[in-house]
Amino acid sequence: MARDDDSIIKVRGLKKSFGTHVVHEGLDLDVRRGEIIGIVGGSGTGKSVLLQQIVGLLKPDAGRIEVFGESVRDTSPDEYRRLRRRWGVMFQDGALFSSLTVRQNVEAPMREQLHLPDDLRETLAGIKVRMVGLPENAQDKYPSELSGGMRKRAGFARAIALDPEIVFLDEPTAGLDPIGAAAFDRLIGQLQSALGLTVFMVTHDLDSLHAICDRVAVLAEKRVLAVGTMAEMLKIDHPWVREYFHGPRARAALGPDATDEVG
Ligand SMILES: Nc1ncnc2c1ncn2[C@@H]1O[C@H](COP(=O)(O)OP(=O)(O)OP(=O)(O)O)[C@@H](O)[C@H]1O
Repeated sequence: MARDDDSIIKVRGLKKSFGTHVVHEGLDLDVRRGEIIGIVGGSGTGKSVLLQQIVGLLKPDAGRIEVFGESVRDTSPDEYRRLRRRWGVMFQDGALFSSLTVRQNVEAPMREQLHLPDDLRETLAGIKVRMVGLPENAQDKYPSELSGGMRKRAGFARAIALDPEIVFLDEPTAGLDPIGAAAFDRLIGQLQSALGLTVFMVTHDLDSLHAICDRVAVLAEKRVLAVGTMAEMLKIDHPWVREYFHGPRARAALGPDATDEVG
């Protein structure tokens, strides 16, 4: 269980623009070690841009981002490489290399970061593939031969290839049918507790928020407008937050009693 004072990610005063388009301004966020935090917000509010800045793929214009107590933008290439080893990222649709098999995709970060004999690396990659619930014969398949749900699992296997402490997931259940999405939520929850992961999850999926997230952070007005448990979100009086957490989709995910409580 996460502790209040144990921030594994700290974002302070973040500012990011593209040309004249300001995406983030004065954005603060703390992610606690061991929690699953869901990042929600309207389309274009900068959820993916936030994720990309935290993992160092995009440079903030101003502000500070610390992961494991280290400022991501101030690290040397060697330090960044060491930091990067401690997290894994699953981009939308898995973002797999199409010319590599599933196992080779999982081996890719191991090749880059670990010096292992080939047979050991292959065995370890095979274990990761099984951990995400893919069948044995999926290992030697190419991404194009897999269903969308299987590609996402393969992307997850690659994200945990280096036994990370944090996993960043960008819309992990988008495009899955409700049964596939629920199964993927269970997988995230199971691996989080088995491996002691911290999970930073960008999502639109209210079912996921309800099923597995410890806390939710709402992006609106260029910043984190609110952060808290689902129960706390239901009490927030802001037009987008109300619409999102009390709308018909929320009723379906949370049940009418939950959404009516303060509605
Ligand atoms: N590399 C880039 N260059 C220019 N603009 C960008 C770039 N990346 C993102 N943006 C813009 O930044 C804004 C935020 O994008 P982002 O993808 O983070 O939104 P999001 O909240 O993840 O949206 P969605 O829920 O639709 O995926 C958008 O207006 C987008 O067009």
